[in-house]
Amino acid sequence: MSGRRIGVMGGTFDPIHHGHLVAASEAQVRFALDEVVFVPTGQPYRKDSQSVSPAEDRYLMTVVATASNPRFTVSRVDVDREGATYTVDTLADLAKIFPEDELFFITGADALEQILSWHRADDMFRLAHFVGVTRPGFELVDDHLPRGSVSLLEVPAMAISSTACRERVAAGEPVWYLVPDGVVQYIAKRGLYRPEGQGWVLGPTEHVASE
Ligand SMILES: Nc1ncnc2c1ncn2[C@@H]1O[C@H](COP(=O)(O)OP(=O)(O)OP(=O)(O)O)[C@@H](O)[C@H]1O
Ligand SMILES: O=C(O)c1ccc[n+]([C@@H]2O[C@H](COP(=O)([O-])O)[C@@H](O)[C@H]2O)c1
Repeated sequence: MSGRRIGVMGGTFDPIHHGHLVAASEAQVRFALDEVVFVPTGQPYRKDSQSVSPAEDRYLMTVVATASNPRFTVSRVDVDREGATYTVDTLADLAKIFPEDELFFITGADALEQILSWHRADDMFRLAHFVGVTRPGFELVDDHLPRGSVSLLEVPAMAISSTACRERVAAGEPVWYLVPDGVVQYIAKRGLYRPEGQGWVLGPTEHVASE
C-alpha cells in the first residue's frame, strides 16, 4: 500500500503507560494516521543506562500494551541497532521500511522542549513531520522550532510517568489502571523495578515471587 500516513511513537517505555497510549491514539485519530508504530529505544543515551530495564523487557511490554489495537504496531529498529538511539536513525530506518509513506513523529511537550538539542536535528526534521502533544506539568510550545515542521495537539491529560510507575512498584504500591493490565502482570512476572529478592504484590491477595 502506498501513500499512507504512519505515526511514530518513540520512547523508552520503562514501562509503557496509559499516557503514551492515549497520546498515540489521539494523534492517530486527529491526523488520520493509518498506523502508529511504537518504537522502544535501544540505548536511550540521555537516561542513566544502569537504571534502564533491558530493551527486550521494554519491547515486550510495548507489544503487550498495544496488541489489542489494530492500528498499533511495534518496531524493533531501535532495539536491534547497536549503540546510542538517535531519532534521526529511527526515522531513516522507518523511511526504508515505509518508502512511499509520510511519517509523523509523536512527542510529548517535555521532549519537544529539548528537541533542537537532539542528534542531527536538522536532518530529523526533513524525515518526518512532528506532532507535539500536551503533557501535564509541561508547556507545549513550538516557537523555537522550524516553521511548518511541527503541529501541536491537545490530548486528554494523563498525569502519569514511567518514573512514577517504577517508584510505585519499588514501594510495593499498585500500578493497576496506570499501565495496561498485561503490563502489570509482565512487571510482576519478570520482577521488574522491585528491590532484589523482594516478593511481588500483584493484587490485594495474590503474591508472585520475584525470579
Ligand atoms: N503522560 C504523558 N502524556 C503525554 N505524553 C507523554 C506522557 N508520558 C510520556 N509522554 C511522551 O512519550 C514519549 C516517551 O516517553 P518516555 O518513555 O520517556 O516516558 P516517561 O513517562 O517520560 O518516562 P520517564 O519518567 O522514565 O522519563 C515522550 O515523547 C514523552 O514526552
Ligand atoms: O535523537 C536524539 O538525540 C534523542 C534524544 C532524546 C530522546 N530521543 C527520542 O525521544 C523519544 C523519547 O525519549 P525518552 O528518552 O524521553 O524516552 C525516544 O524515541 C528517543 O529515542 C532522541
